[in-house]
Amino acid sequence: MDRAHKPSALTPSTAGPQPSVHSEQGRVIATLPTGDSVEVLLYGATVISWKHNGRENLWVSKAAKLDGSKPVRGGVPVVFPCFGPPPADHATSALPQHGFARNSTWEYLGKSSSESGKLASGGDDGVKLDFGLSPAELSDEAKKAWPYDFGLVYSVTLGKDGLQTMLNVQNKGKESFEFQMLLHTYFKVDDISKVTVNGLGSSTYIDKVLNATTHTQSTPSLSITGETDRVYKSIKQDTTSILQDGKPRLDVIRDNLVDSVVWNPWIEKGKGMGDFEPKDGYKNMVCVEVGAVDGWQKLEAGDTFEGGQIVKSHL
Ligand SMILES: O=P(O)(O)OC[C@H]1O[C@@H](O)[C@H](O)[C@@H](O)[C@@H]1O
Repeated sequence: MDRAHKPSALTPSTAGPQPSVHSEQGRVIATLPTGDSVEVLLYGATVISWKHNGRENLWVSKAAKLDGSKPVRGGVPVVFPCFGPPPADHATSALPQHGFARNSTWEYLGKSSSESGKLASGGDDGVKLDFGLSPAELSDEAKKAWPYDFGLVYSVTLGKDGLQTMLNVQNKGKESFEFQMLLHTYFKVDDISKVTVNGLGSSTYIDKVLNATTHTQSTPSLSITGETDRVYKSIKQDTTSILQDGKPRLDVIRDNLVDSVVWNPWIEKGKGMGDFEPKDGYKNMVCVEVGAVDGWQKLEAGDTFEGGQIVKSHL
């Protein structure tokens, strides 16, 4: 596949220890000299672990399938080219819920220094891993259901300040196509009853739990006290923060994306999902998912779109 962003080799060391990257059993693991690490499955290019200061920041179900038989329940599944069940009257209509990116096996394109990345603050102390997906990697079924010529490059950058995940979408065909994208991040929290989500105040949202009705977030803080499935649209603030016990825990910064979904299945929904374990796992997770899901992004032939997130941990 012709790469939009062919990564260069890891910049040689100027001084001090360098990040290490190795791949094994369909996954790529990068570790910084600080001990911080990130682990990415080729299946779905799903980030399944991000450790910072010895602490895991992502929630992955104990029953998640990591063998490529089902999208991973946890981590950061990549949603593309449709969010949720595709509408019957759209070009994505024959695709499964959340599209094909999360259940296709991506190609590892290589590593590079993150010195030019937004996370690097003072030197080449980070590492960027690139993953590619094109029609060549899709199942015949997916190709038939969405017959466009495209190239995705998903860049996962581990820096000393946090994690950045960016999706680059290229239209390589001769006709335009429409897509949605979302980074469906499952964050690990100590106790959902003490979590608040800030940075959504005054935004309009569609409440999928309340029959897809439209509301406005009237309070600056959102507490999760039951099943939550809200699609916040055109958010003015760039940062959505997860607080634990009133203290900043994680900041999720949108990059060229204006929508975010907040999701927690709570008790009953969790019980209904075979791959959601433990059943009280809803107490230890919250999904804050950055994306472009309000309507469709139209990409003309030859054009490129890029959007993603920077996540910073306060602990
Ligand atoms: O079970 P899935 O396909 O991984 O989806 C999980 C959830 O993903 C969220 O993004 C959607 O808003 C929810 O409606 C959905 O239930």
